[in-house]
Amino acid sequence: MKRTRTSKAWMREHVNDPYVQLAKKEGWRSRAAFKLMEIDDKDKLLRQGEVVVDLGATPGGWSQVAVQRVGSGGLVFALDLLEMAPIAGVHFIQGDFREDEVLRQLEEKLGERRVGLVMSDMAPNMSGVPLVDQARVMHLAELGLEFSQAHLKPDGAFLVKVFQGSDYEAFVKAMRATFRTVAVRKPDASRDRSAEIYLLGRTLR
Ligand SMILES: C[S@@+](CC[C@H](N)C(=O)[O-])C[C@H]1O[C@@H](n2cnc3c(N)ncnc32)[C@H](O)[C@@H]1O
Repeated sequence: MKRTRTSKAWMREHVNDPYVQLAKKEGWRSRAAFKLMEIDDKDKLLRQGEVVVDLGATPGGWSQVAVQRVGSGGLVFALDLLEMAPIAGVHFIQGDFREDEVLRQLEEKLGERRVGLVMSDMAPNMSGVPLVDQARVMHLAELGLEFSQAHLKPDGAFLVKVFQGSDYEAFVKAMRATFRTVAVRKPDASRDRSAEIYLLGRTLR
């Protein structure tokens, strides 16, 4: 959302938001870090030594959490359209995940490694036209799913942000066709963003 002086929604989300204050206090780059921590506390996705791919990583809250939890034996590859200030232990690529050349760069960095967790918090700039925005969000989610199908290890997991709306059911169906289990996660820190939810697929079929 654009930051304007008059935006009450922005004020509500950022100034009076306890997660924003806490993120600042604890040194997390985004309030989104709390969403991943809550999901991971429950689902134990970020195991020591794990290889993680973070799609839509900037400003870096999820990457910070990932690098801390996988430890020195793990690896975190992060990608975003926007620049990201370096995080020790995170291998960052700047580029558009929809572009073949960017995907190729990521695949080159990964080499032969299979990934334990692909996580996508990618969200396009909202145009304000609901049908257009939903289509863009779902397209990014589908690309994340394709990447997961190609690079996850058999017991790997894919965590992806989606919005409930058109194409949602079709995407859940595609997730179910790919993974043995598919769960919906709605962490406390995303309560206010009503349409946003996370899908978690585990173990490739
Ligand atoms: C909600 S933010 C991610 C916040 C991040 N998880 C964190 O904890 O700091 C969504 C990100 O998705 C990125 N994004 C959107 N479309 C993208 C694309 N096509 N390729 C790569 N990144 C994209 C945006 O640039 C933005 O930084």
